Formats: sequence, C-alpha cells, structure tokens
Amino acid sequence: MSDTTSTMTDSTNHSDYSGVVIAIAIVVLIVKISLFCWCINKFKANGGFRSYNQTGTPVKKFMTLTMDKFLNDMEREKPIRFTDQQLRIATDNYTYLLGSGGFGAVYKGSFSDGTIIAVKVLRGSSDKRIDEQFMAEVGTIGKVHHLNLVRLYGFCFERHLRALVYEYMVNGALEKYLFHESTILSFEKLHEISIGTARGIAYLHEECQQRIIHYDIKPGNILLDRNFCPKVADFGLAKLCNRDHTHISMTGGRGTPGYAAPELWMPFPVTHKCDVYSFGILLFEIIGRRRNHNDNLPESQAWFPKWAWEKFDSEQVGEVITACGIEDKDREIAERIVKVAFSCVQYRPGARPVMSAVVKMLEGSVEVPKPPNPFQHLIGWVPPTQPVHASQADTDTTICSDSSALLAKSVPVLATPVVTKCEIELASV
Ligand SMILES: Nc1ncnc2c1ncn2[C@@H]1O[C@H](COP(=O)(O)OP(=O)(O)OP(=O)(O)O)[C@@H](O)[C@H]1O
Repeated sequence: MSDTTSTMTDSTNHSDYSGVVIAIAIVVLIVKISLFCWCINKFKANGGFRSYNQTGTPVKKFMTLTMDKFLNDMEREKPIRFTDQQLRIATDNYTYLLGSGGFGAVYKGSFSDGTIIAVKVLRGSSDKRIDEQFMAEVGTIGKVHHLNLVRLYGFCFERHLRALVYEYMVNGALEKYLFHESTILSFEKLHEISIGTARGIAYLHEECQQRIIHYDIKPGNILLDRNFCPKVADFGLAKLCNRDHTHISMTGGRGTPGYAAPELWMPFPVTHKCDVYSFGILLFEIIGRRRNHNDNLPESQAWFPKWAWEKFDSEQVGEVITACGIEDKDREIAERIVKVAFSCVQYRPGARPVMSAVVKMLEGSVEVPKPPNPFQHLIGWVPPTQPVHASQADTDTTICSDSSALLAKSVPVLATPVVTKCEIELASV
C-alpha cells in the first residue's frame, strides 16, 4: 500500500517537474527569438552586409538605410549625414540618372523601407569651402519644412563627394507639363499649382526662421508630387555652391536668363523681390503654356510678357486668353493671373508685391490693383550692337563667358543705356 502511494507521489512530482521544464524551455525559446530579432534589427540599423566589387557596386545588398533609423534626427529637424557608401547603396551605385542641372546630377534611389529619394551630387566638390559653412547652410535648408517646398532629408559631405538627399517627386518638374509633356494639366490644376508655388516662396521669404531668397524660380525648379501638388526645389542652393556656365553668377545671387530680375544683371541691391519677378515670368508661362521667349514667333510676339502687355494696355486682354487656348469658364481667373503677373514683373523691385500678397491675389481673396506698365523703361530702348559685359556693370559681378549670347537673347532690360535710368529708379527701392 505504502509502495503504491510512494509510486503515485513520485509520478505526480515527476509530471509537475516536467511541466516546469517545458515552461522554462518555452520562456528560454521566446527570449532567444526576441534576442535574435533584436540582433537582426541592430545589424540592419548598423548597415547590414555591405560588400563591393572592384567598381564599387554593391554585390550583396542587405538592408542598409531605413527612415526609422533616422526618425529621431528628423524629429529634431536635423538633416541626416549620410556616408558615400550609404548613398552608393541607396542609388545602386548611381545607376538611375534623373537628370542634371546647374548644380550637378540627380539620381533616383531608395531606402530599404521603400522611401524613394533623389540624390543631388553637387559639382565642384573640390572647392575650398569649409565644413562648418557647408553644414550650416545645409542645416538651414534642412530645417525648412513646408507643404510646398521639397524636403531635404540629408546630405553627404566627404572628401570626394558632396550630395544632398531629397524626397522624391514622382511627377517631376512643372517644366515638362508646360512645354513638353503630352499629359495636359487642366487650367484649374495649373491655377492650384501657381497658388501652391507662391505659398512656398512666401514661406521662404516671410515665415521661415532664416529668410531665404531662392534666386532661381522657374518651371524646372517646381516639382510635382503624386497629386501634382507643387513643391519648390533648390532653395538655399544659391549660397551653397557655384553653378555651371548656363547660369549667371553673382556675389550672393544667381539666376537663369529669361527669369532673372533686371537687378540681378546690374550693380543694384538684390532683395527677395528678385524671386517675385521670376515668379511673374513663371505665371506668364503657366498662362501661355509656352516659354516666355520664343524666337520662332514673329518679333512682336516673341517675348510673351511684352506682347501680353500691349494687348492688356489696349484693353484686348481677351485676345491673350484666347490665344492661350483658355476656355471661357476659366477666363476670369486667367485675367486675374495675367494682372498678377504684370505686378510681379515690374521693373522697379519696390513696385512688385510681396509673395504673401501674391498668394492672396491669386486666390482671389483680394483685388489685384491695375498694374503700371512694367516695360516703361524700354521706351526708346535701342538693342545693343555689342553684348553687354559684366565688367561694364560691376567688378563684383561675373557673368560667365558664353552668357553674352544668352544676355542678348534674354530680356532687353540689359541694355547699357537703361542703366543710368534705372539707377535713379532703384535708388528709391
Ligand atoms: N526631388 C526630386 N524628385 C524627382 N526628380 C527630381 C528631384 N530633384 C531633381 N529632379 C529632377 O532631376 C533633374 C535635374 O534637376 P536639377 O534641379 O539638378 O536641374 P534643373 O532644375 O533641371 O536645372 P537647374 O539646375 O538649372 O535648376 C530634373 O529633371 C528634375 O526634374
């Protein structure tokens, strides 16, 4: 009897004991799995497998960059510093070229969490700019956040590579929809784009911590996201590096012929109003869906803003709207946009509105005052027989060698005789 009892007690203890062992085993297994997962995450966050063949192409690509890893930095509004190697992986060794511009080439890339990026590799990495200055300027750009400005995620500053990492804009630049693309954007959409763009510039001028002058507003620098929401690109870059020969280059400012305000070409103070001028030219291009200057048209129509003014001045603005193929239902808004454009391209910077006022005028929440003649200064103007050289204007101003042709082709405010007159006009700005 006692034997039977002791056997039963043993077997009960035994089964209790094995239950505990199983429970411990399960707990150990769970701990091990969690530890394994943690290690994997840590490994990924630290760069994963990175090996390259002789050409520098990643041969075994494991996850390297995720936005999660950088969330803390982003929350602190600090742009992230990437290494050359990280950008090589993200761009598959710079395989997918999106295009190149005055600052350098732009490549498409992605982080392994699916975030798509555009990496702008800056030209002239060898210039002697010191780290702190580069960082400070990138820091400023990185802190600027607005719905209508392209977001800077980060940058790379290494001996042979300086690059900026931006959010990717899937629909590319407005330029292609105005001048090339078969996809036609409705007038309503273009109106929205003009308002969004104006808001982005107004933010740069009037709201962000350090006021920023863009210097190069043009359709190529207005990028469109998946909903065709416009975002101004390249702000802050004018101070960051030098451009190639297709751009004028001046101390503290830059611009593209055809869009650059008159004061950018002359030895006069340059303010944020130079962006207002360029935005006015952009508005003409939006209305006309054509470049502001077209040599293939008869001379009277070649420079669209001037032709439009002649019509507007003789109360025939309707002809401009019709020539631009704008439907009757959009006429009222189109006429308003034309008036705003004339206000923006006033010769005297002081006569141009500030961007926040431009936003309101475009929205229709305030009346657009009747603009004075923006081309008054051209009356009596005679085309120059010789190209105007920078040295004639200012020793501090350099215009690149082959830009004289661009000058001659561009807006004729560049003529020397005008300088004396505008000196007087600009003195009161
Ligand atoms: N964030 C981005 N997302 C998608 N495409 C981009 C992005 N940034 C630039 N691109 C594209 O890359 C190309 C080159 O851009 P980049 O800004 O260097 O030159 P650009 O605007 O054509 O000329 P510029 O330097 O005179 O402004 C353009 O086709 C542009 O649309």
